[in-house]
Amino acid sequence: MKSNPDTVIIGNPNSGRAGDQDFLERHADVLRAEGLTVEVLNTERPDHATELAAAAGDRLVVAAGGDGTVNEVVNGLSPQATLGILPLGTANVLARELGLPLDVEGACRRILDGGETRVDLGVATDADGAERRFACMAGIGFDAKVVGEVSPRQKRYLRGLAFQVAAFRVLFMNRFPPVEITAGDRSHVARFAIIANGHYYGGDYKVTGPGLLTSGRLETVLVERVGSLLRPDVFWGIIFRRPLNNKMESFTAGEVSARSAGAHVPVQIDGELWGELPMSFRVDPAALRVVC
Ligand SMILES: Nc1ncnc2c1ncn2[C@@H]1O[C@H](COP(=O)(O)OP(=O)(O)OP(=O)(O)O)[C@@H](O)[C@H]1O
Repeated sequence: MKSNPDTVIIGNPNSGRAGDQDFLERHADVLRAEGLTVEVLNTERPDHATELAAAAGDRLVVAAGGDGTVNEVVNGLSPQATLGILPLGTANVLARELGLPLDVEGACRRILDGGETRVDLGVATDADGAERRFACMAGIGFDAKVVGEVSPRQKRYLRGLAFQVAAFRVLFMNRFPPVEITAGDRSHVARFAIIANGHYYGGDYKVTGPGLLTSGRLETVLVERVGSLLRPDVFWGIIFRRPLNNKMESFTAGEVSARSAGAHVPVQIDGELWGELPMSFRVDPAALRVVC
């Protein structure tokens, strides 16, 4: 291996289909056989992938894990670096969004043979001014509570089912305070909102139609009452992968802010909890260079 490998794989050994160090080394060997010099780094704790990506410089940085690991890498990546993805998670939303193969062998080949494109990123800013970039979506209220209910162990053994079971539990056992969502001079009240940078959600469920990832806009879908997700037309629409914005009020904007008077309303970013309201969200157009 050269002293400065041109590719770094940052892997989360705990994500869905990840194995041990050898698992990633075997796939690194596929890349090495085609002439890439590859360094494999396994994360040791949450947020470690952000530190490793920041130290990787302007190289090809391959995130091997689920959307949580991809998000951590995106939050450390130099603007000149390129992101590659080996999808090993439960939902692999960004990989789907980019049309990448979801099997590791196919994803490796795409890293070797694929092109590069630029896609938008969302940026969430909390009340203290801390920022978090997101590739797929932010969720306010209901889905953030669901994310908070699912343990890594449940995700590992039940995969997508863990979220479905938790979603019913959260829906029936919680009250959802109203949230005020503002974009420009328009204000809306909802009890659950999704602020989407891409059109897939939680796997291959759809928030909106394709093309959002490169549109320079975020799509906000407002759910006025969380119980309306059980309305037969909405529920079956979700199950049959129809875009949720067909049934719910939604709008596109470059910037959105959300607050809730007096209540603690959690926010999830790319499937991981990240603080609570008030928070603002903006799009950073074409901010991420990625293998596609
Ligand atoms: N070595 C580690 N030990 C414990 N947790 C880790 C480690 N590395 C990363 N994590 C945390 O695990 C979380 C989940 O990781 P990731 O998204 O890759 O897998 P997943 O949960 O199986 O997939 P998905 O996001 O598709 O559900 C990340 O937010 C990250 O903070």
